[in-house]
Amino acid sequence: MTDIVSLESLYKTYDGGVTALDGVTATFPAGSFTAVMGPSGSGKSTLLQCAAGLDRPTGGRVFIDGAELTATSDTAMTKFRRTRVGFVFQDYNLLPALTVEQNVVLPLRLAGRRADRLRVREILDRLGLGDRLGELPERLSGGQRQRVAIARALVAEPAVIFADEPTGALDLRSAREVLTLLRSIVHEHGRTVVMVTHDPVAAAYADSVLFLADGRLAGSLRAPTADAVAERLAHLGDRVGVAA
Ligand SMILES: Nc1ncnc2c1ncn2[C@@H]1O[C@H](COP(=O)(O)OP(=O)(O)OP(=O)(O)O)[C@@H](O)[C@H]1O
Repeated sequence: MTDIVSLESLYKTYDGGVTALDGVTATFPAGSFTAVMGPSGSGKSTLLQCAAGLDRPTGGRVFIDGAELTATSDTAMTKFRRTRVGFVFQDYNLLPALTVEQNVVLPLRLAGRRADRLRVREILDRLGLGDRLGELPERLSGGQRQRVAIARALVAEPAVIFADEPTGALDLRSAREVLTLLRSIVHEHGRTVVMVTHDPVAAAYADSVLFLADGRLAGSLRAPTADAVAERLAHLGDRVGVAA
């Protein structure tokens, strides 16, 4: 299977000397849904930011869809990100003054591409937002806002969608809807999703889980169940606790 994202020996040391990534090598195949988990401070968000081209690693290489992201200038990286990478954040990151439809087409506009209105409407329909096109985000529930953010991530047909705690601000029911949606865009539409989460139940929606501890890979789990993930995490917590 083709790897859509490939991380080669990633290191990230922040100003001040904190090493957040300490040599992470991992691949994410096309059409897979991967959860990234680990104790607080283990480097999950840093991994996502570096993999998505939102930040630069201090060492190592990032490839997305065969192109080396780390070899490009900042401008080229931004351009690449706008066209090939989708991002879903915990707090949705919608612009409050723009309607649902305007928020969704914004990445295309920023990339200088014309929005195919029919396609945009098709995506919003599929996500159950077909009748909310002209609405402002403040009129929507958290789950609906996150679905707008997912639609926005999908319109540019990115090679991969990175999601950082996409259900962190949602109630149980909306969280389940968003996770089911993420799983369906992978399994029914062949997208690739990498999701950071703290929640073993959320991780169980993924095809596999990567565990991080102290900026290093600390194992993986295929076909995860919430119980199996929680048990692994508890052991990681122990290990980190012992090491500290
Ligand atoms: N901008 C920054 N400047 C300095 N240190 C940082 C910065 N961002 C993160 N760190 C540090 O890097 C380490 C990894 O942080 P990161 O946010 O990637 O972990 P995380 O696993 O996502 O944590 P959490 O689960 O709490 O969100 C931590 O020690 C954190 O304090």
